[in-house]
Amino acid sequence: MSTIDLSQYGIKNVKEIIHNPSYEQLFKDETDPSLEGFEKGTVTELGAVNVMTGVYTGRSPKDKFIVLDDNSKDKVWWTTEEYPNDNKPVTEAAWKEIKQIAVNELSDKKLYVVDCFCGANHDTRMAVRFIVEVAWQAHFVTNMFIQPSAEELANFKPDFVVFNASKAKVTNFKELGLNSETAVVFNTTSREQVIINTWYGGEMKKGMFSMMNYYLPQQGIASMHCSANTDKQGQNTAIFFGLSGTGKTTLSTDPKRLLIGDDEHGWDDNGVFNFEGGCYAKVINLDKESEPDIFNAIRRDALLENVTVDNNGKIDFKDKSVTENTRVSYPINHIESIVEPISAGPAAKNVIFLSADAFGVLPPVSILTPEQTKYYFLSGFTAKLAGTERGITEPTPTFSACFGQAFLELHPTKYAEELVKRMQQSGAKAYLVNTGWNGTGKRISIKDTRGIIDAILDGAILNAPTKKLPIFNFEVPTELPGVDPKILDPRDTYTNPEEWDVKAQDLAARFIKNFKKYENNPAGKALVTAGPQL
Ligand SMILES: Nc1ncnc2c1ncn2[C@@H]1O[C@H](COP(=O)(O)OP(=O)(O)O)[C@@H](O)[C@H]1O
Ligand SMILES: C=C(OP(=O)(O)O)C(=O)O
Ligand SMILES: [Mn+2]
Repeated sequence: MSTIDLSQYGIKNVKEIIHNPSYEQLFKDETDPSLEGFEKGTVTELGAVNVMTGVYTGRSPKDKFIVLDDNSKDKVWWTTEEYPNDNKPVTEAAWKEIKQIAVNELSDKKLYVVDCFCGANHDTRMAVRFIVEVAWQAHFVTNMFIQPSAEELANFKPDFVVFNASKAKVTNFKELGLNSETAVVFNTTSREQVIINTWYGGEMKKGMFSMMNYYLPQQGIASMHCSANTDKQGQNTAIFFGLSGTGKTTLSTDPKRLLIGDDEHGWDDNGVFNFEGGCYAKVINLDKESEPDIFNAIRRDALLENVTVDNNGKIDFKDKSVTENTRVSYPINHIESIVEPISAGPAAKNVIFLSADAFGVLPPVSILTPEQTKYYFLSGFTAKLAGTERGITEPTPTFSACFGQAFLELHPTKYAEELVKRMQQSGAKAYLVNTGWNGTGKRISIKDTRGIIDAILDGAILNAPTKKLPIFNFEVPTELPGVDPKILDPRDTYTNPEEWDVKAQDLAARFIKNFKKYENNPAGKALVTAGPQL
């Protein structure tokens, strides 16, 4: 019997609490034949269960809000006209009502409570309690977060509580100052998150990432939207920043190296550490031959989302009729080559910015100067790929500060400051890698990108001949082992190289315009010369 008392949160008449269910119980519950609608899981040929997440198959940043109170008011990077972002304020009075909607939804129910950690570092980890009513949601957070030992569970005291009321709706959203019947609301003072009317698991995962992004930099720790891996000796750490779909998971999963984590990391005096206990890979067009490690991670205990499965359990990874953002979550130990037992490595030596350039202008790899590193990190130019955010249906160019603007709770310059501080300490080098398009109109191949990453990580790029690309002033290698030399200068990928010039000037102008918002202080202004020049 569970000893958890949910009445402390106002949740009443709980019928049954299933506390930190085992995988076996999760499997049994999520495939229970009496389940209906989006609660129902389907067993697939690979042993993993697939679920449908309903109307929301990606995050909904327009529905994200933070409670404005005495504590948060001067800390949070609130949206402004000058620099719009997703941190919209909501009043304390509205919060009370929103939380009450969640509490009402969760009352009189059988509930799952999953207690887990966010952050591999014991000193700074956040003990998170998820309260959910859907079995597969409990499975999702069990996969994604760090599971406590029996002893840790017995002494568990949550630092943060998430109320997932995905079946509820906010009918009076206008009155409360919200955007729709859907709400993803954070209270940084009471340390709570409420989720209403979206079943997408990413709101819980990226929600806690947003909170780490709020608390850690205030303690002088870098908090980063990046994947991380290290060499087989656990010495040569690399981090890969990138917005969703740019290749963090794909490229960090590398049998030649040990995976630290695929999405969210901190960097403190001890080095780089994962926030999570699992991975969340995109599976659209997943191919067994080209991505065997991710493919093999899809087995019993992994949880597929929004994938098309026929009556015999056969999966069609090519089908994007529900969404292009089809996913699988799995505990990190489904990948063979990982750092164990704690997902951490020493300070990074290589920092890679993954940018999926939909314009086809950026070279597949550029060697950045320290000033360019700051400029391109703050700019965060990339594309939003289809599906991860509501309303995005095709690759959409965007400037997403620090390659994760939707998750930043403090001003972007704070993240840049913490990253640069750590990079200077370790002497790390930075590279900008375009995993998007070039003049062929196609996306750069995973094979070529992997060749580029190998050349960065084994140091071959440091001995490669290079040239300077005009307008952007990027230093680019002209040959690299295992990479088609004809793609290294993006101009060579155009039938008519002048086309590149026109597009490059257009993109440069976008960079310059975007960077204006950082120019109101001397440090920002000084970086302008590191950006593209017209
Ligand atoms: N050159 C490339 N580099 C990395 N990924 C690529 C490339 N070309 C296509 N892709 C595809 O893009 C997607 C990258 O997704 P993923 O690695 O999950 O991104 P993230 O973890 O950053 O959200 C995968 O579906 C992958 O197959
Ligand atoms: C899960 C998400 O992102 P990523 O693809 O970076 O894991 C997301 O943006 O909802
Ligand atoms: Mn990922």
